[in-house]
Amino acid sequence: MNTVYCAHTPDVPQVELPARPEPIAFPPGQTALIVVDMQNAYATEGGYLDLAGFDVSATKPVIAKIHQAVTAARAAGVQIIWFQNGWDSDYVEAGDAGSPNFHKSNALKTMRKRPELQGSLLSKGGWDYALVDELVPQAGDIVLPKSRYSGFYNTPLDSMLRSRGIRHLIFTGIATNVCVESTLRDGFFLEYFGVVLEDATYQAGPPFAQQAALFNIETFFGWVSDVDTFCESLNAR
Ligand SMILES: NC(=O)N/C=C\C(=O)O
Repeated sequence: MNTVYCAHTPDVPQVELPARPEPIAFPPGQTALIVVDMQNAYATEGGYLDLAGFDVSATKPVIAKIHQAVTAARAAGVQIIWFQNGWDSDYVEAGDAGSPNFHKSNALKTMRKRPELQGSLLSKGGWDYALVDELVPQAGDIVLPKSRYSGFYNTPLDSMLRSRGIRHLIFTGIATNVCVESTLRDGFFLEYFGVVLEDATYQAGPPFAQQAALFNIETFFGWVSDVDTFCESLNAR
């Protein structure tokens, strides 16, 4: 199958990444690897998702894959961007009962059901909000807070990417079917090329949620590859 190239970067050296539904090329210097919400809330037992009844027991290999992808990407000159999802400790940023987020957020619902947890879930500065111990941003990385599922909504992400000439986004993180997919979709509407590294993501919910998100992405919004293929492609430059 023919490799997809962005028509506006013809003279820049490209990495050809085998992916579904077809290979896609990206110039490392105009690419960002986005790590979505790898916080204790989403990837550690005792964190928000776990307390809300979602299974997070299989996230350790995902953390290791993200570490592998980030290390290879950084060495190749790809910009690393870390997102952290959450709100101030009074939950003003979460919205009150006039916001759908107040009614749909399982973190807020869990705290309403279990008042002893109030102030602990996804609260800036707390353990739940912190990135997992294994993943540590380094100098030159960008760390961005966000208060809704999409990393483009109410954040400087778009202007930070544009000012760096970045048009290609490689996605990792949790959850595939919520914040990863939301951010990739918004990126698609803003003319970014989005690729998910499937083994560096994990769903919130049953396995079909992962499969459905990846189906949507590879069929309608972007491309799907994996971490070893991504690293091999960077090494083959
Ligand atoms: N990071 C995410 O995908 N979050 C999913 C659910 C939530 O934040 O409530």
